[in-house]
Amino acid sequence: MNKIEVVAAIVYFKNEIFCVQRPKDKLSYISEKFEFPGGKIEKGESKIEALKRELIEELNFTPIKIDELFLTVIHEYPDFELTMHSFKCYSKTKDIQLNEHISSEWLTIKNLDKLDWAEADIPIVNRLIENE
Ligand SMILES: Nc1nc2c([nH]c(=O)n2[C@@H]2O[C@H](COP(=O)(O)OP(=O)(O)OP(=O)(O)O)[C@@H](O)[C@H]2O)c(=O)[nH]1
Repeated sequence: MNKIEVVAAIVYFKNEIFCVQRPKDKLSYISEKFEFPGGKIEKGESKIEALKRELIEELNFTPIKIDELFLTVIHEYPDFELTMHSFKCYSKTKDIQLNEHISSEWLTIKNLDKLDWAEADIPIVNRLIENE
């Protein structure tokens, strides 16, 4: 099966986390799902380099701080196997622009489970809730 390796940012402003909604997609299981901003690691890039590049591409955003790796999730979707590395990041503002996503929400951890997340994100959301 096709494998992809992705980085994802759990962006905090105070006690809220930035959640973004993907556009419509032919793959129903990711279409219009919520996710953490990020994307595929390109050849020769470190995880942190990929994360910074994706955040600029998707949001014109550079975090003021990025923590060590939070959680790596391996998830099998019907069409590909996803390895996703997540990192907590910090923003100095809630004013973040969307270049590719169709909507966004700032939510406290206790409200994260109200969104329709991509399946691969559920372990990350659950870990955030457990650690709260
Ligand atoms: N960035 C990100 N991708 C996720 C998450 N959860 C999840 O299942 N994915 C999946 O991982 C893949 C990431 O691809 P992407 O489309 O964001 O990556 P990219 O920006 O490099 O895409 P491109 O190749 O279209 O330029 C998608 O299939 C996406 O649905 C998540 O929380 N963040």
